[in-house]
Amino acid sequence: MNGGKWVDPAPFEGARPRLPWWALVPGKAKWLAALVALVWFVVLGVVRLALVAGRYPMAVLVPASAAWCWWRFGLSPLVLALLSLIAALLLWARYDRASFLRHGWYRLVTEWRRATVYVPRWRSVMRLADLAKRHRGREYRPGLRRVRSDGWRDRVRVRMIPAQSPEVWELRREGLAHSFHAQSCQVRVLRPQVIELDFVHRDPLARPLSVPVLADAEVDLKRVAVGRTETGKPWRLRLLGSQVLVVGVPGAGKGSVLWSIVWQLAPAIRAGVVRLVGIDPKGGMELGQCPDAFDRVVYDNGPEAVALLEEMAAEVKERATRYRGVRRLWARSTGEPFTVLVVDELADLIAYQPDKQLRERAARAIQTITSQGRAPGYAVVGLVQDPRKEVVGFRHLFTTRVALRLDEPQQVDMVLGDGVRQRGAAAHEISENTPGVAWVKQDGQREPERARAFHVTDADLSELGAFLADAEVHDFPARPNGTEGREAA
Ligand SMILES: Nc1ncnc2c1ncn2[C@@H]1O[C@H](COP(=O)(O)OP(=O)(O)OP(=O)(O)O)[C@@H](O)[C@H]1O
Repeated sequence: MNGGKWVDPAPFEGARPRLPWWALVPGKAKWLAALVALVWFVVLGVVRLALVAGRYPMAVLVPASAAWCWWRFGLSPLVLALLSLIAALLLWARYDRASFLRHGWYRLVTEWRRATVYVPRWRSVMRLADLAKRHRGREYRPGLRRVRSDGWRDRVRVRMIPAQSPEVWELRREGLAHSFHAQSCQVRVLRPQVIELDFVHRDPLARPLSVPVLADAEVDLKRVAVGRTETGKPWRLRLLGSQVLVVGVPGAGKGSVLWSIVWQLAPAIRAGVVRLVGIDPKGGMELGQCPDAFDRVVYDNGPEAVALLEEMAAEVKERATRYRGVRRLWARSTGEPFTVLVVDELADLIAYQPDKQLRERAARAIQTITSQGRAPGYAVVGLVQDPRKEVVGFRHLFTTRVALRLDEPQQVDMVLGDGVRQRGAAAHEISENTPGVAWVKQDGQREPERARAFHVTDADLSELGAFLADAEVHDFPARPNGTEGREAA
C-alpha cells in the first residue's frame, strides 16, 4: 500500500527450482518412474557414445584398439602393432598418395577440425550471428551435422531452424568465415532445411595450370580434359553429344577454355577425325593466333560468317537425314569427321550485327546446329562476354555451360540456370587474379563444378601450330562464292 493505493509487487525474478518429472510422481510409483528414468538415461548415454564414435571414428577406434591390445597381449605387442601401423601408413602414403589423403589423412583432419573449431564455437557463433532464436523460453539453434575436410576446405552440413531461409546465411557468410578462421564461406542448399557451408582455407585453383605434353593419342570426345577441378580431378568437357557455351567478362579467360579444347583435340584434328571451323568477329584477334588448327575460319560477323553458318546448318540436316534409322550418334566408324564450330563472340553475330536480316539468319542457323547437331556429330563451342537474354535466349540448347568470372549474381542465373547459384556456383565472386577459373554446369548433373582451364601461352600456341601444320584437309562438299575459307596447310 502506498498512501492508501495498492501497488503491484515487483515480479518474482528468482529461478523456479526444476525437479525431474519422476520426482513429482506421487507415492511408491515414484520409484518405478525413477527406474524408467534411469533406463532412459543409460540408453541416451549409449546413443551419444555411438554418435561420438561415428563422428570421430579414428580418434575413438585407434586408442580403443590400442587399449584392448595392451590389456590382452601386453605392452611389447602393442608397440610392435603401432610401429607396423605407422610403417603401413607411410607405405600407403608413398605408393597411393591420393587414396591415403582421401581415406586417411583428411579423415583425421576432419575429426580434428570438428573437435577443435566447429563444436567449441558453434553455439556462441550461432547466437552472436543471430542465427539462433528464442521462442517461449526454448532456444532454437541450427544443428551442426556432418563435417568433411578436403584439406583446402571444410564442408559443414547444417540443419536450419524452422522458418529460416538460406538467404539469412548468405548475408552472414563473411562473419561466419572470420569466426571459423576461413578465407571465405559459400552457402549451398542441399535439400529442404539442410544447407552446406563451404569454408575455404586456400584455393586449390589459385595457381595457373600448364598444358599437358602434346602427343599423338586417342581423344575421347565425350571426356576432353581441359583443366582441373577444385577436387584435383581433370576437368572433362563433353563435346560428342553436347553443345558448349562459355561466358565471361573481358579478361576472364575465355581464350584459355577455347585453346585448351583445341589443344586436347589436336591429335584428333591431325588424324582427320575432328574438323574445326571457326568464326571470329573480332577480326582474328583470337582464332588468328593459331589458324593452322582450323579447317575453315572467317574473321568477320558479316555475310561470309552467316553463309558459313548456314552451310553448316545445311550439312547438319543432310547428315541427320542420312543417319536417320541407321545410327543414333556420330561414331568414328562413319568415316566422316566430327565437326566443332567455334564462335568467338557469339553476341557479335546474333545481337550486335546491325543488319537485322543477317542477325536473324545467323541466330536461326546456330539454333539449327545446336539443336540438331548432336547426333550427326556437330558441336558448337560458343564464347560470349554478355549473358543477356538476346545471347543466352536459347541457352537451353547448350547442354554444357561454363561461367567464368561474371559481374553480377543475376548473370550467373542467366548462364547456369535458376537455382545453380544457390547450390554454390558463385561465378560473380571469382577473383580477377584467377583467369580461367569457372563454374561448370552440365545438363543431367545436379551439382555445378568449379574448375580452372589450362593456361595456353603464346609459346604453346606456336607449338600447337607446328603440331597441326601438316594436318589432314577436309573439304566441304560445296563452298559458296565469297566465303572466306582457309585450309590447313
Ligand atoms: N587458365 C588461365 N590460367 C592463367 N592465366 C590465364 C588463364 N586464362 C587466361 N589467362 C590470362 O588472363 C588474361 C586474359 O585472358 P583471355 O584473353 O583468355 O581472356 P578473355 O576472356 O578471352 O578476354 P577477351 O574477352 O577480352 O578476349 C591473359 O593475360 C591470359 O594470359
